[in-house]
Amino acid sequence: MRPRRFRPTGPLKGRLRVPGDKSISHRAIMLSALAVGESRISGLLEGEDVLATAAAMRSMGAHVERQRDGTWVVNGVGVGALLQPEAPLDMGNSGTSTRLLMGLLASHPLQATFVGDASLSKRPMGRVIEPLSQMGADVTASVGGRLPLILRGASPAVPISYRLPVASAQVKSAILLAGLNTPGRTTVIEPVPTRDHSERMLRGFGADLSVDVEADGTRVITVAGDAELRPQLIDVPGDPSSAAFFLVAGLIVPGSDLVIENVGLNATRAGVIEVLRAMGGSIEELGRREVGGEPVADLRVRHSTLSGIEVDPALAPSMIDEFPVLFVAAALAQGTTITTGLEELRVKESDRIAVMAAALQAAGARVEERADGLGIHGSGGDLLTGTEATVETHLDHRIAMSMAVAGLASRAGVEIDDTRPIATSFPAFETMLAQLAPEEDAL
Ligand SMILES: O=C(O)C1=C[C@@H](OP(=O)(O)O)[C@@H](O)[C@H](O)C1
Ligand SMILES: C=C(OP(=O)(O)O)C(=O)O
Repeated sequence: MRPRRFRPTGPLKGRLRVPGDKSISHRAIMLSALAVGESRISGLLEGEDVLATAAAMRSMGAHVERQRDGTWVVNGVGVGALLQPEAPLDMGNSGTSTRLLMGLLASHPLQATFVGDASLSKRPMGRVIEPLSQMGADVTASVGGRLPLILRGASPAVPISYRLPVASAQVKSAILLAGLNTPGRTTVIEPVPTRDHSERMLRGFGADLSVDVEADGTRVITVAGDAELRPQLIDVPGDPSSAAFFLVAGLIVPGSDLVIENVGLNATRAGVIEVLRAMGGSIEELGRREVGGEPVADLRVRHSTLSGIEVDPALAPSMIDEFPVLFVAAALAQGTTITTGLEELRVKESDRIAVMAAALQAAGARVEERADGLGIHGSGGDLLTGTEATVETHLDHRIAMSMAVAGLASRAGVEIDDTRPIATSFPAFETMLAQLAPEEDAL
């Protein structure tokens, strides 16, 4: 464990560049490993979660290497040609690696054991086991459909048409990836849109993929099997989920004025910006452009007086990982913020509803926990008291970074039990924070 107290700071000023998008980075490695020939990836997130994906693809025959200049070069094996891994696939803390790779392997004639850390081993895999079993894969999981599990892929797999019972890009992607090596057409019906990086990237790699949007907004996504993927040059845009910590920090620390460069603004990911603006946050887009087929801009954020709001539950999928840090913004706002429809937060790296309720209460915020969200009575812009005891982060990087941000806007600081999980998605977080925001003691 690596505990640390995050102390109040002076204004956050300057420019920063957040690391590459985690979702796109996982998919860049996986799809490159399935293309025949050499793909080159720049801006890849070198966080532990993505490194777990890279190691898994290597163990199944792909050549995945980092060059000195930071470019990743992947020589893929071709769809259908992954090799049997010799050792269990260690997914670490990463739900995305686990669920997407289960999908990929489900239509390959392989057997693989998936293992993960204590947090990942509590997370439900039934949501992917169910459709992948329909496709012919055979999965023996631990009690409750959890890791460790053994997956035996089907050859040939059976194409299915599957309506998603939960709004999950991971489940959608698992089925589409399985569909690549399945004869015929595999369809996912998505009543509530979730992040669409898999669809965009599969098309970019040359897969035959169609998306039809029905009158009520339901998306019907179909991928053709026996796919041949072509190697690509990929430039990964900055991760909006990582940017969110600095957006909120800039909004709540008095006097702050920051520019966060190169932030991905795909509409299926940008809900937090909409909500923070609706709360009164000053967030300005500078130089909108395209990077790697995704909309990107630099974001200028300035300290703002925030007001509590009712967050539309329909926005949840477009900001699902940003709720912990949104709760911190709400704790500093004027008035009450109500969030609903967030049951999915209970099955992330930790139960993010319960864990954030406890952490914010420990830091002096007034919070009510409900089954599907939090009600938060803001401080009206006053600093939080901060924590006496240590906040438990339960191996959850987003809890750790959210409470670090809360510490910046507190009197006594916030002590968290373990900073190590931050490296799963944002290894440079603490260094960047230190550069922008000297602690008050040091001013
Ligand atoms: O597809 C992805 O890359 C992700 C999808 C989301 O998970 P769910 O599909 O479980 O909602 C998100 O929370 C996760 O961080 C990344
Ligand atoms: C939920 C997350 O990731 P994963 O599901 O990949 O562990 C996250 O990064 O917040």
